[in-house]
Amino acid sequence: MDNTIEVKGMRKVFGRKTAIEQVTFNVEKGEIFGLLGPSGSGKTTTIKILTGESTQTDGDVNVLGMDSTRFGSSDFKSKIGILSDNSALYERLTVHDNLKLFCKLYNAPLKEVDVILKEVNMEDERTTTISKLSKGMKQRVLLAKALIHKPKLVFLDEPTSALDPGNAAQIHRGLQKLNEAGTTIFITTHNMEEATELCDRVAFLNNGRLQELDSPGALRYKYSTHAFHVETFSGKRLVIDNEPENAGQIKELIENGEIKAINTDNPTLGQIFLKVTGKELVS
Ligand SMILES: Nc1ncnc2c1ncn2[C@@H]1O[C@H](COP(=O)(O)OP(=O)(O)OP(=O)(O)O)[C@@H](O)[C@H]1O
Repeated sequence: MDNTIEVKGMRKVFGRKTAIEQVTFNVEKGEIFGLLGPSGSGKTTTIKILTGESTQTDGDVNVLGMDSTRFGSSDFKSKIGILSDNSALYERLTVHDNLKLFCKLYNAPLKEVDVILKEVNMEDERTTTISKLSKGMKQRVLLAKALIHKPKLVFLDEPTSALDPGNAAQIHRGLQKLNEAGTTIFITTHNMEEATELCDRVAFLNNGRLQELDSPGALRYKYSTHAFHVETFSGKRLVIDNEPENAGQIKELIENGEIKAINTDNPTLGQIFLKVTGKELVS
C-alpha cells in the first residue's frame, strides 16, 4: 500500500493539556480522508502537526515520504497545499493579483492563475478586489491559493464551515475534480453530510483520541441493526428484525399488498459518532 501520510503513536501536549493522545492512522495515496470531531477534539492540532506548523510531543509522523524533521523544507512546502483559518489574502488587491503573487512565491508558472480561476469558478471576478467578495467567493480564492502550485497533497481545515449549501457544493465539486486528477486530500470537518459525500474513509476524533476509522459505507453497515423498517398503507410502522423466523411475517405483508415502504436502517455518520463517543458531532 502506498501511504501519503503515516502517523504512529502521535501525542501532543500543551502544558497540562493533552490535545492528542496515541493517534495512529495512514492516509493512502489518492484518497480523500476525513478527520471528524466536535470542537476541541484536536482536528486543527493534527493538521498543524502534519503540515509542520506545530511539532508532536511524541510519535512518528511521516508525510509524502518525509519525516517531521523535514516539514520546514521548501521541498515539503512545494508538495503540500493548505486551506485553514490562518490562510489569508491581500484584501486590497484583486483576485488575479493575489494569485499572481502566490504563483511567484511558489515558483509556479503565471499561466496557472487563469487555469485555477476557472477550476474554482471565479473567472468573472478576476479583477474584483478581495474586500468586495462574499465569504463563499473568498473561500474559493483561498482554495485556489492552496492549489496554485499543484500540490500532491492538500490539507483543508473545515473548508466549508460558515458557507451556505450552494457555496459548499461548489467547493465539493472542485475537490472531487482535484481528487480525480490524483491529488490526495486530508479534510477536517464536523459536517457529516460533507464527510459522507466526499470522503473515501473517515476517522472519528474525540478528546484527542481516534475512535473509529473506515469508509462511511462500512461504518454505516457496522452500526446498522439491519432491521427492516416497514410502513404499511394503513399507516402502521413496524420494525422487523432481519432473522429467518420473521420471513413469514414479511412474506405475508407483501402477499397482502400492505407494504407502502420498506427500508433497512442506515444510521448517518452523525448518529454513529453519537453512539461511539456519546457526543454530537456539531457542538
Ligand atoms: N496553542 C495551544 N495552547 C494550549 N491549548 C491548545 C492550543 N491549541 C489547541 N489547544 C487545545 O487543544 C485541544 C484541541 O484543539 P484543536 O484546535 O485542535 O481542536 P479542533 O478539533 O480543531 O476544534 P475546532 O473544531 O473548534 O476548531 C483544545 O482543548 C484546545 O483548547
